[in-house]
Amino acid sequence: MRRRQKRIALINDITGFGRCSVAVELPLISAMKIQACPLPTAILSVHTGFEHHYLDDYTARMKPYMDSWEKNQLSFDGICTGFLGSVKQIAIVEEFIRRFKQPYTRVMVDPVMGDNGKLYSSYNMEMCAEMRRLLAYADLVTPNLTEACILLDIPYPKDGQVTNEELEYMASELASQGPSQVIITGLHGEDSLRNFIYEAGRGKVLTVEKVGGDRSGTGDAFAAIVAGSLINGESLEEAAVKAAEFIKKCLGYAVKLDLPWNYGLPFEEYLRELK
Ligand SMILES: Nc1ncnc2c1ncn2[C@@H]1O[C@H](COP(=O)(O)OP(=O)(O)O)[C@@H](O)[C@H]1O
Ligand SMILES: Cc1ncc(COP(=O)(O)O)c(C=O)c1O
Repeated sequence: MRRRQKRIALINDITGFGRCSVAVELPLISAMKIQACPLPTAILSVHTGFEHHYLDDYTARMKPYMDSWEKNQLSFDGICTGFLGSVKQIAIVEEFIRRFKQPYTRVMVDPVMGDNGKLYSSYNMEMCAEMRRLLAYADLVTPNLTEACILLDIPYPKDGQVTNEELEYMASELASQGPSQVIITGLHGEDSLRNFIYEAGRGKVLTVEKVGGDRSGTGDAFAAIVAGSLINGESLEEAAVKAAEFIKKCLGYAVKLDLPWNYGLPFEEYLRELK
């Protein structure tokens, strides 16, 4: 059989400035020697963390776009979904997975819906319910704590503090809805941050030093590096550690540059170190 490079479809927005979504995922995944193929959900001038953004919704164009991919008989080793703009888009993603998922395709859902206990302004409860349906198709899901609570329909804990036992319970409940691998990301402590990984009935806490404050695009960078590592055959733990350490390094450089939070991660500086 003809050998080819591994290939990941990225269903996410394309944003010109601010280093988020496809603009982050594509270079990181390419650096990991995997072909990255975007299916845009929207095109933005800057991300929504800027005061003035221009947004061109791509919903109506997503179907003909994927029809063309199907007619060209394209297939993917991975499908990564990210920021979705409407109930209709979530249904399109579901259709995409049904049409393109092969037995060897790994579906990785980053359920971008909210942070710090609050839904993003573009989200509503109907979209959250639809996002829950995507779990059934996912092999991996990477929510932050807010998103994990929304997916499980449980209240966000006071001050965002959770015990490892509570995380284990949440991750196992998420896994029971479909994904065999779960990472609950960005659990903030005083000077450190936890990522909780879960698979085959077992959870593990990974701790990373906290550098600077919140910064846009960290979730996208995390999802992209984890996806690339898994497609390259690394373990869930190796993938999560690689992502967290790379992001930490970029955050250190952002602090050094005194980069505004919404300019994202200056990942270009370390791109060649990502293997
Ligand atoms: N201040 C920080 N210091 C160190 N690592 C961070 C920091 N912020 C984010 N990260 C890393 O990036 C990952 C994703 O960030 P997170 O805030 O959870 O994403 P999201 O944007 O999806 O909420 C975290 O799990 C962590 O590994
Ligand atoms: C359109 C869009 N996509 C992606 C992101 C980045 O999300 P994250 O910081 O979770 O990686 C944002 C953040 O504001 C956004 O507005």
